[in-house]
Amino acid sequence: MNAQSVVDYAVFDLIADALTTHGYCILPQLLPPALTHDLYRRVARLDEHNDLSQAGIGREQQYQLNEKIRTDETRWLDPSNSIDQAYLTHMANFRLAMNQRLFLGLFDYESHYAHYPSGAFYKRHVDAFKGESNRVLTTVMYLNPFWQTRDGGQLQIYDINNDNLIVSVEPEMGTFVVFLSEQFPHEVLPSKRDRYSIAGWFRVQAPLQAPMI
Ligand SMILES: O=C(O)CCC(=O)C(=O)O
Ligand SMILES: [Fe+2]
Repeated sequence: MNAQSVVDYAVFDLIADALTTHGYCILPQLLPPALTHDLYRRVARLDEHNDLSQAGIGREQQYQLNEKIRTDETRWLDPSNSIDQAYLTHMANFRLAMNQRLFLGLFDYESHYAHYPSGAFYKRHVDAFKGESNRVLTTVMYLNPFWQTRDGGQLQIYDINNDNLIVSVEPEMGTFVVFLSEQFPHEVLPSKRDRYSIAGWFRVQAPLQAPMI
């Protein structure tokens, strides 16, 4: 085992422990800084070229509803892009590491870039409802150099049992958040400057339909 993989193992142990004990984990840095920087440049360029689109856009009525809840713009990662693929490779290692330690049976990972323009928000929600979704773990990777508290855009994570605020996360470059998708209502406070991130979900395979008797 080389020095880097010893470090990775220690970090994966720490994350698995935090998920078991608290259900969430916040790390100031998970990925190599050079990759974080490449991801930042890639999402900033996608934004510059208008290659992100209104999140959850659907039929007119649905769109209006969405607009009250979230006003970010997103784009799914593209495995044929080398930078996206580098991120997805890290997440594949993460998935295997969590499966080994926590027996979660995570099967795949879906993720999108997100851009919150100035004024954008995502109201309080849960990413998965018990028994209704195959999303098990939510991840968010932030891509914003020099974020200041006055810039807003904090991720607020709440206690599902009593609505208390558990933690407020600054979306600072390199910060990585992971939490149990069904367990934590959360919201993105209105951002006062462009806010970039990658949101992702580890999923289990959809249960087989019950056999007809
Ligand atoms: O960007 C964040 O901090 C969280 C985004 C989020 O909650 C989501 O996309 O479901
Ligand atoms: Fe969410």
